[in-house]
Amino acid sequence: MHSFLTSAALVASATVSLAAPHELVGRSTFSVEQVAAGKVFKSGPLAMMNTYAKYAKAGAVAPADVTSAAAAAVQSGQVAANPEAYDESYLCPVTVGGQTLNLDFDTGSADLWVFSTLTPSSESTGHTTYNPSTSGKIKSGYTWDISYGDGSGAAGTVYADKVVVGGVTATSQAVEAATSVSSTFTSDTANDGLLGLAFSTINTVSPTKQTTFFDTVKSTLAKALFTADLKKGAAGAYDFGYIDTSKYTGSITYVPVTTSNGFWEFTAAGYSVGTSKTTSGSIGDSIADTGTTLLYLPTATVTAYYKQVTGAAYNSAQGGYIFSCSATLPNFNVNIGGAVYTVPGSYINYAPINTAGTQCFGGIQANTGIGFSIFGDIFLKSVFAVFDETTSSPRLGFAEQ
Ligand SMILES: C[C@@H](SC(=N)N)c1ccc(Cl)cc1
Repeated sequence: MHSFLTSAALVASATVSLAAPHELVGRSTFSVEQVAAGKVFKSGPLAMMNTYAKYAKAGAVAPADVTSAAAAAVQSGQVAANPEAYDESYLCPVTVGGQTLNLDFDTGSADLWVFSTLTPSSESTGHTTYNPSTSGKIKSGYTWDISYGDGSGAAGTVYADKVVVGGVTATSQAVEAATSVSSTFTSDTANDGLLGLAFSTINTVSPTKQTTFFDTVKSTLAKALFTADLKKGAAGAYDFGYIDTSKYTGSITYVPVTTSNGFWEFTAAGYSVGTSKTTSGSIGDSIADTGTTLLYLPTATVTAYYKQVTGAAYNSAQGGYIFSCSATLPNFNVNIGGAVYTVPGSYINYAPINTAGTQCFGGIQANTGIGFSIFGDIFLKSVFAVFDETTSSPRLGFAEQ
């Protein structure tokens, strides 16, 4: 995928509350509350568990068969995140209408789009394509069109089909089949499309926005969250519905998220360069973005970092800071929610830019023109990240890996 993806387009139940009669023995009254049909549970047992939970304080206890039935209806799962060269992006196997495609999970966008049999062969050669005719149900008149800041983009039509990620199933997920893709997508033949994990408010489907995979399955997950455990040069994983405590050390620190721009947007505090963990300054408004390769920070922060790298300089032809590939890079430490996370210096030696392999491109670059900082894969592969909607407002959690 691209050094970074931006998107012009993106910068983007009838629950009947009923306590079981046997629970009410000896009680004089009970109420049946009919609520608007807006909240429709996908699973009866889950709906009942919701009711028992609601009246737990009044002594309601779910019968074992309801509990076990609900347990059966609750989903969770894990999918591998396989790095492309230089960890440019991480691709995950997803079955779409029974066909397995390798998709880039992107917490910075909200469209699930795939190369398809509708994509001209001149643009899809080398890719695995989704064939909607197998089990897809067309959403007539629905279209999508996404564009990213690096000039890449894709567009197409929309189907409803079964999508499975690590065993977690969305029985009728909006699958955006590409009828055209730009050259950078065509040339990355390992990438068969994107699975957006930002907030559905920035989905590009018209005339009606569609939900992301996470939003589609969220109410059926054991916990309404997913985690990202990306690694440098090795397979990591996305987990849906649970937190695997073996994947991190210490504790998870949570910070509030603002969703007004559709991103997992948070505030990063001070930073330091090198071994000192005493941070100062303030990075400010930031997003956690698995779909962006690098770490984009305020110019003052970036200048301060590369001041500690002998020979590093901004190269306008390359569009970023470069340095000798033999340079020793200092760690980058950042304070988020009062905890300090370290990006090892070696992670910031991103990749060679010349065939001789003597000049290298920095993993930290300036956020000039973006409007916020982007904590992309350079940062995310240094931590364990929790994208959490279990509480009244979304939050991000980070822990040391
Ligand atoms: C959220 C990412 S794009 C993505 N991860 N799909 C982004 C947005 C805006 C700019 Cl300017 C640059 C990058």
